[in-house]
This record gives sequence, structure tokens and C-alpha cells, in this order.
Amino acid sequence: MRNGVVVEIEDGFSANRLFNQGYSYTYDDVIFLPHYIDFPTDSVDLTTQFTRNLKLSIPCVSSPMDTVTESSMALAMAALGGIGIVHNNNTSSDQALAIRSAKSRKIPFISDPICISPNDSIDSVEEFGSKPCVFVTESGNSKSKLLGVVLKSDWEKLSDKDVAVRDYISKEVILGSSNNSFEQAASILQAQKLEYLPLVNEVDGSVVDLFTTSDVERILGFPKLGNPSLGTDGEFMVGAAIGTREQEKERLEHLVKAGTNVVVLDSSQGNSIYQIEMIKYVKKTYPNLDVVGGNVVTAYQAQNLIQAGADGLRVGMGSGSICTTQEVCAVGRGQATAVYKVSSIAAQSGVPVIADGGIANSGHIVKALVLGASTVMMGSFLAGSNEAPGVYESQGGRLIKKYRGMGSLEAMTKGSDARYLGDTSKLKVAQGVVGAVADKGSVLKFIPYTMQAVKQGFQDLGAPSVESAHSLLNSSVLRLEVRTGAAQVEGGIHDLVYYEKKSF
Ligand SMILES: NC(=O)C1=CN([C@@H]2O[C@H](COP(=O)(O)OP(=O)(O)OC[C@H]3O[C@@H](n4cnc5c(N)ncnc54)[C@H](O)[C@@H]3O)[C@@H](O)[C@H]2O)C=CC1
Ligand SMILES: O=c1[nH]c(=O)c2[nH+]cn([C@@H]3O[C@H](COP(=O)(O)O)[C@@H](O)[C@H]3O)c2[nH]1
Ligand SMILES: [K+]
Repeated sequence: MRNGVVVEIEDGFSANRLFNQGYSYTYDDVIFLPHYIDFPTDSVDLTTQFTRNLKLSIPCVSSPMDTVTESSMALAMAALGGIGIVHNNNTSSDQALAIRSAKSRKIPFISDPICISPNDSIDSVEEFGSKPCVFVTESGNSKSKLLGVVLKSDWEKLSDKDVAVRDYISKEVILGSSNNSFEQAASILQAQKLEYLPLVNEVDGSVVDLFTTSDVERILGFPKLGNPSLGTDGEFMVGAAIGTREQEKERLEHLVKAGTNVVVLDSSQGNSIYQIEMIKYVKKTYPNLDVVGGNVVTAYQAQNLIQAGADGLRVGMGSGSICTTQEVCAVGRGQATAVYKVSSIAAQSGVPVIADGGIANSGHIVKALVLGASTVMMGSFLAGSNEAPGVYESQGGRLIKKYRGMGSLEAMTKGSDARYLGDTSKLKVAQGVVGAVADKGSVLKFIPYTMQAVKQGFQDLGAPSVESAHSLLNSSVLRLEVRTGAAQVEGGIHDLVYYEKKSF
């Protein structure tokens, strides 16, 4: 035991005692008692298991929701050392495309360059968007060969804007490769004194990204990235969600071809015959592909999915910020209790737990991990980032982005029609809402700060790693208490006339 104290004095409760009193507790209900520090914050190691066979260097997973994880988020999460799970509220080819797009990158962002055909003309400056140039390709989209570029500054000098771009494109363009790392692309820019560099596919010359000096400045202004999550294929690690219906087997085949590293069976109540059969099918058909089962909140549910062969368990029912399941169905569990209960059972079989939903701050991440989870899955925490799908809108002087539950009527009618295919007579009842979250900037910036805060929490508890936090929990060295309503108020900001909350 890491301990500078000679005699243990009984104080607080063990998790075993606290979570067996008939209450459903959530993260905010409980508080850990500090322990003993004998290591610096920077030596805290957050390396963890996502599933039985997949390791991550940070315990962060982005949720398979259509306002959270598509290619940009999946790429950024892998670049940070976590993982993104691409949602399945679309066609299997769109989902596979998002996976390929994230996996094939070497730099930590997707630039979505603007492409036009040589016969097009550029009528307005808005066609450049925020980019310094547009690419001219054979067929006018990014999938064909790059012929040249039109610089915004050149176009602005043009007297006749009606002429086709073929008449004035710059063809002498220095190209980078889509296989270039961030450092390599940045050094080409610097060595050649360029402002932008098209990154093209070495095989067919098609456009992949537009890399600019402002990208270099932006990324260098963020905290240094740690070890990225790479699969055995050497590419970024990306996961995909699927359902449990028969047609999802065909989807899975597409996703496996696209290189998905793990598959997550997406359901609010995972302990079903459908899911158990799907887990068995995945394990039989793709023995080397890890499968995450869920969602579960009880030991009984967990046991069934573990027995079926799940390599990871997703925990949480009704805890999500957009969830109305507990209200609509009267079923679910407080997230702290759910994570603790499921983790206690899953640990016996060596199955890692993903604490899904209800993460609103770094303290919640500390609580989830210390209560037995190996990773946290986040929706709302990431939905306001640059990497989340959708565009920002301005409301009351601030930028917001749409965030919606996958069980909201809007999301269900968009794609889950496929989910309910052949079930057109079925009445749809929402278990989620449509809302919006505030702009948070890039995950490449705020996730490293969040992880630093998590490390500070681990240090206070005397846990230098996720594994050691779990040992403190199991050996009852970890002590905690329930916070009364007043204690929760005291633990927050109070009694100020004015304050500004700036976390980093
Ligand atoms: N974590 C949470 O608390 C919640 C999450 N959600 C999210 O909303 C979305 C929809 O969730 P669910 O409605 O639970 O999806 P689901 O696909 O598990 O279930 C939809 C309906 O289809 C049925 N079903 C599933 N597979 C079947 C099969 N093979 N044959 C016949 N019937 C089958 C289910 O029993 C259920 O009635 C998911 O993205 C989920 O993550 C929704 C509610 C709560
Ligand atoms: O009851 C629900 N109705 C929904 O429509 C819904 N959509 C997502 N989810 C779940 O919520 C998680 C994200 O929660 P947070 O925003 O709190 O991170 C996700 O990861 C899901 O587990 C839903 N739950
Ligand atoms: K909720």
C-alpha cells in the first residue's frame, strides 16, 4: 500500500458499504476523502484498457451519436490517445467512409478543402469559405486528381470573375503527401516558406487535406499530444456502433472492411436476446474484433453479456444529459452506483467498463474511473467542440452547436427509421431530447487540460494510475461519503456577488 501513515484510522465509508444501502447515487452525490501523496501529478499514468484487447493512453471515448462522432471527432480522439465511436444513424457506406477518413489520416485534423472543376468559375468570395485557396480537380470533387489551385488573393485581383478557373489556375504547386505527419508537413511549409500545402494521396493524386500555416500555429498552441491510439494496422484506432437487427450484420461487414478496430452494440438496455445473439455472431464471424456490449447498469445484466463474450461493457441508463429514459420508462440507475456495481462484477472476468453518460466536468471523470470504470464515454462534454458534426450558430451573443439524443424523435426519424425498418406501424416514443451546447473550441486543446485535472484528482487520492485507483477501491483504502444537498452547495461556488469561471 502507498501510505505514509502507520496506522489506518477508520474514517468515511468503503465503496462496498456505501453502495449497498438501497440508494441510487450519481457522481454529484458522492465525494472521495483525500489520501496520501507521494508522487508528482505528472507521474500519474492514465493509460487504460478500452476493451480486453485495446489499450488507450487516455481514458476518453466519444459517444456514437450523430451530433458527436463522425470522422473529425474520431480522428481527434485517436490523436489524443482516446477513441471515437462513429455513430450508425446513417447508411453503412457513410459510416464506413467516416471510419476510413479518420483512419487514413496522419495529421490530427480534417480540413475539408473546397474543390471545384476547371470549367467552374468563382462568382463570390464566399466560395473560399475560411480557406486561403480552393483546389481545382479533374472532376470537381476531392476524389479526383488535383490539377492546381486558385488563391483567394489572385482571384481578388481578377477583373473578369466570369472566366473559368482553368484560365488562371496556378499549376506550379508544391505538394505534400497524405502520408506526411504533422511535423513533416509543417517542416515543408517552413522550409519552402509556403502559406499552404495540399496533401494528396500518393497513389491517385486525389486531394486529402489543405494544410496551412494557421493550422501549424493552432496545433502548436495546444498542449503537446501524447501517444496516439494506433491499431495493429498502424493507422488511427477507430470504433463503430451497430444495432442488433439482422441487417446490421451486413453493416458490420462494411465496417470491418473499412478497418474498424472495435464494434459497440448500441442499445439502451443491452441485456436482450438480440444483443446476446449479436455478440456471439460477432465473436464467431470476426474472432479478432473486440465487441462492446451494453448498455447495462446491474450485475445481472453485465454477467449475461460477459458470458456471451463481450470484451467491454458500456454502463449507463438514463444518466445522459439528453436522456429521458428514467422519466419515460422508470428504469435506470444513478450513474455512480451503476458504474461501481457493474465494475465489481466485470473486474472478476477482466472485462473493462466504459462509464457512459453524465460526465459534465473533470471531477466526474475522476469519480467514474475511481469507482471502477476504465474509460468514460462522453456526449455533451464533446458536442460543443470544433470536431463535433454540425455548424455553430449564434444565440444571444454566444456560439452554440446542436446536440441531440439518439432516442429523440428527430434523430429517430432521421436514420433510425432503418432501425425500426419493417416496423412502420410502431408508435415512436422519444427517450431523448434535442438541444444545444456552448462552443468549447477544439478537443485537441480542452481534453489535455481535462486530463491534467484528472491527474490532480488521482494525486489527491494517492493513485498513480487507473489500475492503482481500482486497487484502492477494492482494498477499501478508498473512502468516500455521500454529500448532503448543503454539502453539494458548499462544494460549488457560493456566496459571491460576481465571479468568472475560467478553467484553464
Ligand atoms: N444509455 C441510455 O440511457 C440510453 C440510450 N439511448 C440511445 O438511443 C438509441 C436507441 O436505443 P434503443 O431504443 O435502446 O435501441 P435498440 O435498437 O436496442 O432498441 C430498439 C427496439 O428494437 C428492439 N430490437 C432490437 N434488436 C432487435 C431485433 N434483432 N429484433 C427485434 N427487435 C429488436 C428492442 O427491443 C427495442 O424495442 C441508442 O443510440 C441508444 O444508445 C436511448 C435511451 C437510453
Ligand atoms: O435516454 C437516452 N436517450 C437518448 O436519446 C440518448 N442518446 C444518447 N444517449 C446516451 O447518453 C450518452 C451521452 O450522455 P452525456 O451527454 O451526458 O455525455 C450516450 O453515450 C448514450 O448512452 C441517450 N440516452
Ligand atoms: K438524464
